[in-house]
Amino acid sequence: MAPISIKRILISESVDPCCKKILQENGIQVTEKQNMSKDDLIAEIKDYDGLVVRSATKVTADVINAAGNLKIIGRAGTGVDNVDVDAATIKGIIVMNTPSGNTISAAELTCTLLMSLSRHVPQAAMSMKAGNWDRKKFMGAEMYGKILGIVGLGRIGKEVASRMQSFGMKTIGYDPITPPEVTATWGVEQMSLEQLWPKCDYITVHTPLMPSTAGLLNDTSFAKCKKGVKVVNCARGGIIDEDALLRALESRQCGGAGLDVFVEEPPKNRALVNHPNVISCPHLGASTKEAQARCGQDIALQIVDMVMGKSLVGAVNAQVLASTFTPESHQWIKLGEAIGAALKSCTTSKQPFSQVQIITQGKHCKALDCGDLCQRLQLQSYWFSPGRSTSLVGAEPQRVPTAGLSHWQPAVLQGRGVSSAPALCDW
Ligand SMILES: NC(=O)C1=CN([C@@H]2O[C@H](COP(=O)(O)OP(=O)(O)OC[C@H]3O[C@@H](n4cnc5c(N)ncnc54)[C@H](O)[C@@H]3O)[C@@H](O)[C@H]2O)C=CC1
Ligand SMILES: O=C(O)C(=O)COP(=O)(O)O
Repeated sequence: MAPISIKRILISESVDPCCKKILQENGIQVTEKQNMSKDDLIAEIKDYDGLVVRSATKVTADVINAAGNLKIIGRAGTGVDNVDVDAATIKGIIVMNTPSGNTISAAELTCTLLMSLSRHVPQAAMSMKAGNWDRKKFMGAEMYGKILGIVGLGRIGKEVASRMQSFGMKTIGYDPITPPEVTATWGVEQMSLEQLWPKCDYITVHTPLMPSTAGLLNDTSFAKCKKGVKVVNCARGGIIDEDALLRALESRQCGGAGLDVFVEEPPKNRALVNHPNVISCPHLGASTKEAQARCGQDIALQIVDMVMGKSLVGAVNAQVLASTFTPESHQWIKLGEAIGAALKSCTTSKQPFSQVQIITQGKHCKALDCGDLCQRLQLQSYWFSPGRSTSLVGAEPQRVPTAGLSHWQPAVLQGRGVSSAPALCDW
């Protein structure tokens, strides 16, 4: 990738001091300003090439549009839902995160909430502080032998599974991307959500918040659960619908909830927080010294590497930003667009197809990953001759699975019609 000039960075939240130190050691001026209002941030951001945030800074389109020089938004953590990534992309700003730095901490807090729900530790501690000695009120249940449903089997879901298995829990789960044969190797049996809901004693969610995960647990899914199911959300507020959760707690369909995250943070509506069967934290999943040190260090090193043109690690929107590519890479973008054009015409064709032939020319063509393309198209074999012609052959006439094409987004899917594809491939 091409080097990118970053001279001044604003850190707008409490990020580990190692972040500032690494950036400064690499010649970048750093200003730390916390608790800025939106207007303060809009006024301030003009002067910076880079912004480093955690989850509290709302980097909205207004903020992005006010930022004349901004080239990088670094998220010292995982979720980038507080950043308007589309607005940043339109302005050519790279958005980068550090997705593995806080995995263990978030998994440990999830397990803490699961165990606190089983033994009412927070409520018992509060009762002791109030001067009581109540041994009947806090009767619990063992985790041993219970079924934990894990929705979202990515980094955190996996770590939660192994930890709760050590307590003798049976772990089942659902993830539309992580293959069942992979999760089986970590002891998680996958099944559909319809099959999962009625089996679970506990459910924990570990997905990003997006349209397909908003309200995953709602009135309908709670009704399908075992009466008294306990739920944990250490991912994002809204994956468990908050109103539905309150109704389920009141009807006792839900026996307890452990919540680290809320739709609105801090939550103005305190009904859930005040419910006796809810244990809650003020978004503490990543709040450990270790996680903060990793995320602070990772984001600083990633930015420094980017400035030096060494690598672009953790960028969530780089594939659509021409600024991040060397002139040589533009050829690959063209090739991506050409393949996208071919795929697009396959998806829109009314006729199933049995063979795709992509004709390429030139010395770079052998790097075209036909195995990957073949897999996306669910074709069984491919024939490839460097610099000449590539045939992807399916045993049966097939339709291109449009779901799989999401992996080719967005540059590749900006196809421009199959007729232009051969010309674009030819360089
Ligand atoms: N409370 C806190 O302080 C923290 C919260 N988080 C949040 O935890 C969540 C998970 O983080 P990671 O495990 O690192 O992410 P990840 O990207 O490794 O895993 C997310 C998984 O969700 C799956 N998924 C997507 N749509 C789904 C659906 N409809 N149903 C089921 N699964 C689906 C994905 O295939 C993926 O495997 C994120 O929302 C992140 O922001 C992360 C760190 C700290
Ligand atoms: O990394 C994430 O997704 C988190 O939710 C952690 O947020 P934080 O960095 O603690 O504001």
